[in-house]
Amino acid sequence: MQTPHKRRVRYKGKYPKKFEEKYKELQPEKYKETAEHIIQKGNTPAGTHRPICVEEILSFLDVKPGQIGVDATLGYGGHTQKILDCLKGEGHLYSLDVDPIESEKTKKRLRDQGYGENVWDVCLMNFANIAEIEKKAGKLDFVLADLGVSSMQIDDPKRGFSFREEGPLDLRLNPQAGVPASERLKEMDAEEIEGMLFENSDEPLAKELARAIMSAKRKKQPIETTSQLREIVEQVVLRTKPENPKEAVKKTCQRVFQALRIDVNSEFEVLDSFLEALPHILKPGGKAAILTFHSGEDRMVKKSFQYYAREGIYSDIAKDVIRPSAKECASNPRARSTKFRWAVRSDVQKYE
Ligand SMILES: C[S@@+](CC[C@H](N)C(=O)[O-])C[C@H]1O[C@@H](n2cnc3c(N)ncnc32)[C@H](O)[C@@H]1O
Repeated sequence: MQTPHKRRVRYKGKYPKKFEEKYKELQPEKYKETAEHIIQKGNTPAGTHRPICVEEILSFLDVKPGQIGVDATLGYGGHTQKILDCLKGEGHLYSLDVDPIESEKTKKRLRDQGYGENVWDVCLMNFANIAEIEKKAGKLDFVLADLGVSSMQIDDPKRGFSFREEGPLDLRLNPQAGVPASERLKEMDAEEIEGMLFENSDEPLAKELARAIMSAKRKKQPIETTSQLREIVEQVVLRTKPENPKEAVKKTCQRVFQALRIDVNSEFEVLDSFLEALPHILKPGGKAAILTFHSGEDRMVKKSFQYYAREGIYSDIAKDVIRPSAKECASNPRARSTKFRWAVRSDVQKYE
C-alpha cells in the first residue's frame, strides 16, 4: 500500500522558528546553501555543531599518520574528522561519547563519508573510564576533550537543555541512564538545591531560588518542564528589581540550567576521574588538549595540569589559557566562553 503523502509542517514568517520545522538546517549535507547562509550570519544550523579552536588544537596536537589517540567527546564529529584527516588512514582514533542518540547519527554520517573501522572506532562510553581504551589500544599519542554539550543537544527541545524552548526538564547527556533533572529537584531539599546552584554555577540567588523551588513543591506545583522552571526563576529574579530584567532573567536561567546539567550528569566527578587517568594513559611526549566552557571546569583542568607538572609527570603545560580568536567568536558566538588548555606527558616512569 502506498503511504499517503504528508505535508511538511508550515511555519510563519521568513525563517522557521521551531526546531522540528528547521528541516533544511537539520539536513546540512542536503541543503548546503541554507547551512552556509546560517553560518555566515553567525549562527549554527540546527542539528549540527561547529567545532571550536580547530586550528589551535591541530597546531598543538600535530597529529601524524600512524598515531593512536582519543577524541573523548565526539559530538558532531568536527574535531574527530579533522584528526582523522591528519591520520591519512594510518593509526587509530577512538571517539567517545555518552550520548547514544547523537553519537549514532555522527557515526553513520562519518562512516558514509568513508571513515572506516580500520582507522576509527566510536565508543559509547563515559570519558571517566578512558583508561579502558588504553587497555585495548596501549598508551596514547594524544587525547582531546571538548567538554559540555553540543549544539544539537541544546537545540533539541526534547532533551530539555534549553530554557528558551518548551520541553521536559531532562538535561541528561544519556537519556537512557540516570534520572532527569525534574526527578533530581524532587529528591533534593532546600539546602541541597542551594548548594547545587552555588557550587555548580556560583549562583548569587541560590538561596532565594532554592526557597522558591521548595515552595512550589509544597504547593504541588509541577516542575516537570523547562518553562515551569523558567517561570520560577523569572519570579525570583524580578522580585530583586534588576536594572535590566530581561538580561537578568536570561543570565540566571543560564546558570540554573547549567547547574542542573552538571548535577544530573555528575560532570565534576567524571571530569575528576578523567583528569586523574590522563597522565597514566599518555605515552612519553603524549599530548592532552582540553576545551572548557565555564570557570568550574577550567579551574579543575588548570589545577590538575599544574599538580602533575609540579610532580614532573607533565613536562610542559599551557602557561595561560588560550582563547578562540576574535574572528572565530564573531563568526560563532558559542565560542565566546571557550578556554583551551594543554599538557605534554613527560618521560618519567612514576605514573605508568
Ligand atoms: C561540545 S560537544 C563536542 C563537540 C565536538 N568536539 C564536535 O566537534 O562536534 C561535547 C560532547 O561531549 C559529550 N560528553 C559530555 N560529557 C561526556 C562524558 N563524560 N563522556 C563522554 N562524552 C561526554 C556530549 O554528549 C557532547 O556530545
